[in-house]
Amino acid sequence: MSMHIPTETGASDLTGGLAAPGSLVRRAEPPPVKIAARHVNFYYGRQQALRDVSVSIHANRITAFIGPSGCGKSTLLRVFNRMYALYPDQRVEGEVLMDGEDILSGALDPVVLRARVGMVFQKPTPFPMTIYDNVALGIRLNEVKEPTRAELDERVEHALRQAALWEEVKDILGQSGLSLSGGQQQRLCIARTIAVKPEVILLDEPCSALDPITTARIEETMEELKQHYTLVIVTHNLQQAARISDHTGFMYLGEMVEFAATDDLFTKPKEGRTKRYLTGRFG
Ligand SMILES: Nc1ncnc2c1ncn2[C@@H]1O[C@H](COP(=O)(O)OP(=O)(O)OP(=O)(O)O)[C@@H](O)[C@H]1O
Repeated sequence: MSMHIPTETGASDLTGGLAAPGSLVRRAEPPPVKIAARHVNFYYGRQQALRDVSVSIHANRITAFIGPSGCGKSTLLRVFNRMYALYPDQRVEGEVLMDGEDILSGALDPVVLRARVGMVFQKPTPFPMTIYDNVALGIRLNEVKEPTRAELDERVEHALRQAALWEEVKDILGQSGLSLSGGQQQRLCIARTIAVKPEVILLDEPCSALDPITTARIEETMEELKQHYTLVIVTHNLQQAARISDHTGFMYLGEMVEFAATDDLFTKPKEGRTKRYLTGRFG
């Protein structure tokens, strides 16, 4: 389980309370809130899938959403990059601020938003093209000025390194992305997402199709990525949420029942429904 800086939850200072009152010991700055959802309701036609959800996602942290099937985890992720807007009968109410700017208002171009808020899906979905082009395509599409070949090479390598895939593919960049193993394909999808320089990466059950060793590899990659990005993951795997996330939200029937520092949520949940879910009594 990852370490938590107590001040992030407002509990105490970094000295563990040993500093004399008024001493000049530096307190850790809490990371800024990257995404703030406020009173979000979401509807698929007449069916309400999110109910008055408010949550703050901190920059350079991993936030996990857990909860039984159908509780609204994926829906919440899709709100964060306005993916729902592609479907006419899906509608949202409330406010989602990214760096203080309302991303639901429609003022922000969805293409720009989706470059800033990238998404990795459950099933690895490389494009049927070379490993190199899988990563280069997004860069080409998102840059106003066509990058030179040298710039493109550099960006592709950088993204593949950040996704912890470079060493495995550097000699086979011209090979199809589909020729890679499932775990490699998922890291290729992560590289493709990173390549367009997002600020936030949403991961919707990214390891559910992967074996434990490959899952561990992706988890290590996520730990490294959080130095540069804000990560939000939906997972059915409670151990995974406990291992890698800094904050966890437990959702049930469209509500955010409890949101807390991961250690606190797993070791001393406040809500009865969270306790029952964590102890396997439902879900
Ligand atoms: N395209 C859709 N049209 C209608 N209802 C939908 C649609 N997608 C999801 N829902 C409903 O919205 C609710 C929330 O679904 P969502 O996929 O967000 O849950 P989830 O917690 O991610 O589930 P899972 O863990 O099974 O992926 C569910 O009741 C689901 O049936």
